[in-house]
Amino acid sequence: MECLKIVGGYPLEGEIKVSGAKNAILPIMAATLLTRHPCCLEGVPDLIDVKVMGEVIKTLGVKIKKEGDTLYIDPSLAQEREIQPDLTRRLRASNLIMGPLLSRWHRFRVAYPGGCAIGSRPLDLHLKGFIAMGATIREAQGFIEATAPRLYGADIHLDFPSVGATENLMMAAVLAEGVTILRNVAREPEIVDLQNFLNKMGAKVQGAGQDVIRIEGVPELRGARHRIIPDRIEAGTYLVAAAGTRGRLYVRGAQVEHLAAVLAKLREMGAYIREEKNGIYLEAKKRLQAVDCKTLPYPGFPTDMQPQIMALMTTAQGTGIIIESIFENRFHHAAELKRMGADIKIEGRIAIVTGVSTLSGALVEARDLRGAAALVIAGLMAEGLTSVEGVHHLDRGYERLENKLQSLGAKLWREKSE
Ligand SMILES: CC(=O)N[C@H]1[C@@H](OP(=O)(O)OP(=O)(O)OC[C@H]2O[C@@H](n3ccc(=O)[nH]c3=O)[C@H](O)[C@@H]2O)O[C@H](CO)[C@@H](O)[C@@H]1O
Ligand SMILES: C=C(OP(=O)(O)O)C(=O)O
Repeated sequence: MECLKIVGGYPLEGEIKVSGAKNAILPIMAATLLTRHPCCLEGVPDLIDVKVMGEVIKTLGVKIKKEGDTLYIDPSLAQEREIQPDLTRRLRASNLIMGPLLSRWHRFRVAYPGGCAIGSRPLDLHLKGFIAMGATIREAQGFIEATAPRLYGADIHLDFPSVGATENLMMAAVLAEGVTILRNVAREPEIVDLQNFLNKMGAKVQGAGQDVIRIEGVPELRGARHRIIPDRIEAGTYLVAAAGTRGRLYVRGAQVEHLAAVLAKLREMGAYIREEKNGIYLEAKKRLQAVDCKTLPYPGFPTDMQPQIMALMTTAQGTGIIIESIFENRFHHAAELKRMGADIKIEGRIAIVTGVSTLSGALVEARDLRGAAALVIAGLMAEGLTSVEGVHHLDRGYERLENKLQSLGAKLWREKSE
């Protein structure tokens, strides 16, 4: 096990470049299963989740070669095969192969990925959609089995705009017979990126980024070359870290339109933000003000930024309320922040955060990816030494985190822990 040691109190100053988006590359890697032809993905972040998704599709016979930040994916010998539980458990997003498998081979058998630290995360919306398209689903002994001798276009209304269900159903529909209409879909930028990749492969998908997506099934898809969009959550995390340390930071490659809700909150708290064509500049020289914040599907405030904004609010002036409306169990970081001196009360899905003058370094433990990011931010803001256990979570979603932070003047390093 490794931990991250952080000596807090140094303002983050300088420039970093945002990496490719984790939540865009994962569905796009799954989508390469939809063709027999080679694909080339550029701007791919070096993350554990990308490696594990690579293992998942390699299990199906896909060949992958990595050169720098480019992935060459050759699915010409891919076959439908059972995916073992040890792989699916390591990566929740492994469920994104269900749509492509059903679309191309008309069947799948995958181990249920189960819940995770942030919530139970059922797949009912994905499965209901597959059933509407003609699939028969059987869930037994921890596996989900699906067969669909023929897959038809259907008119599907999602009860909730689930990101994963929208992606899986888009991928199931691209090779189905006829037209699929997906209503009340997720509108995240990563859904638009998936649509763009599918259309480069010859699919007929339109509407991503809005409430309704229309997919006209085609008989076959070709290979495609595609550059992954920048990671809005990574960019947002560094902006929050800079604001918390009263620093100034330029995040090159960050897309303003993807971060509107986060930038609005940072401005409301008192940070200065300049939106530029190729990035975002933030400066925060005085104590920030507390704000209220509710997580919502995009374009609302992202749940994947909730732990980080909570860390920032721990030393803001006044009391703010954070409502987590997406995941039922995403406040583990609050107890750890309290060890550092934060004043936080949790009532179900509501956190009441009253700013204290300063946090103190402590030994804290991360249970999930964004919770880990929040603890790193708190460590950078705190007086003294913070040890963050559970840093392997960070490697799922942040490329070269220590290097990027060190280049901005942060004092942190990894150590082996017991
Ligand atoms: C790889 C990836 O892109 N992960 C993101 C994706 O996760 P993911 O795609 O898993 O998130 P969803 O949008 O599907 O889940 C949102 C909520 O809907 C519920 N739900 C979802 C599907 C379903 O069939 N039934 C159901 O009840 C979930 O339990 C959760 O409470 O979107 C989340 C919400 O923005 C982000 O936090 C994750 O970073
Ligand atoms: C919850 C997240 O990811 P995943 O859906 O891959 O668990 C996240 O990126 O914060």
